[in-house]
Amino acid sequence: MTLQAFREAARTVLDPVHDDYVAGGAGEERVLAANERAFARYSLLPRVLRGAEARDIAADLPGAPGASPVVVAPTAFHRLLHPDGERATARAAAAEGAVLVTGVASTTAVADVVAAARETAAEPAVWFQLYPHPCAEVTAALVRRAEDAGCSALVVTVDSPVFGRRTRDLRNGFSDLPPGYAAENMRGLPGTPPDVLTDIPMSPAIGWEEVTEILGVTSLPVLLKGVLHPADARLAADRGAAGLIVSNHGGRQCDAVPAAVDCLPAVAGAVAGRIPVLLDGGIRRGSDIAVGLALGAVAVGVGRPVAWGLAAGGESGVRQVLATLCDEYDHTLALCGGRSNADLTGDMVVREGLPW
Ligand SMILES: Cc1cc2nc3c(=O)[nH]c(=O)nc-3n(C[C@H](O)[C@H](O)[C@H](O)COP(=O)(O)O)c2cc1C
Ligand SMILES: CCCCC(=O)C(=O)O
Repeated sequence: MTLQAFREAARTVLDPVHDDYVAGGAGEERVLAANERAFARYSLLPRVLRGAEARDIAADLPGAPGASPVVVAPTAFHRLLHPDGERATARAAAAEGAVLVTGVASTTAVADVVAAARETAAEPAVWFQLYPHPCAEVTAALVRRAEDAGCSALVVTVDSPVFGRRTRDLRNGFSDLPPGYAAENMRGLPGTPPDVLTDIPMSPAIGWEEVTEILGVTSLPVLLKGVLHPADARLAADRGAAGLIVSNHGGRQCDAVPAAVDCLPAVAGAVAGRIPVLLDGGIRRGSDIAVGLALGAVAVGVGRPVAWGLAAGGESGVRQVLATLCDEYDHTLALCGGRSNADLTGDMVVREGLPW
């Protein structure tokens, strides 16, 4: 079994418009393709005879000590994919010890997502993703909702000053949620008309001040998601971010950026261990995780594979996706002579065309 099987299974059950929403990227989908293709250019250079029988793949993440190295990246609107929606994803992530990043674009309110996670684990780690809202009062209200629900970290997505041009969605005319579905976390926020529940504004006016404001209204760790440039990584560490997620939004924003994994070494080098760095985009097998961790990430996020697992098999489908990735990764770690994630070091990755 590989993750590709879940992708095929999802295709057979999803409304083709929703399938396109999940699978698609921005523009000509160059970055979408590049994210996955990039991993084929990296090889692992194993160490041998290191006695790696007992292995521990746990990762210490902000607000989530001892978590799975596979994080469920925030993806919108899970009830479009399966009737159990985010509740199923939450139960599955908690059962697998994986951080679930739920977010503002969830079709289930964050308090109900955390409650569902608690059905399968005593202390699940749920992080809350948001876009800085042009109105600080709305942002603060969202932060409070996440805190009250029991989230243990915030993820502020910074790669979306404007929404990406999603070619498939434009072609399909997919812009509004069907009746009966809403971005539940937007319900009843100050200044938000109750009938515009999918209106999650993104604003090019947002700057570091808004990030500083968020840091000022919460004591939760705040990670920034969507950083690619090493200079921004340094600024984020200077400004008090608790972590970074190197990500190009799964190729859904700017269709001319590098593959996410190709940006990781420079970002990890720029922060030099001051704050943890995560990677997402194109992770489809355990060896991709090993490459990401060897290049400086403490954990990786997966977006589409989880969505496909949910569509194909609800809670069980998501569990299988997460377990498959962890099993494959643990197997790769053993083959590389590693006992823990820290045993995968930069000298154990070779990039095609570059001397190591
Ligand atoms: C259907 C879908 C919805 C997404 N929704 C969000 C979102 O609401 N907020 C966010 O920060 N990123 C969102 N993303 C981006 C993911 O968090 C992540 O960066 C990306 O999916 C990683 O690439 P992968 O799908 O190749 O694993 C979404 C991605 C997909 C595919
Ligand atoms: C307003 C919802 C944002 C979802 C998103 O980020 C995506 O589709 O990539």
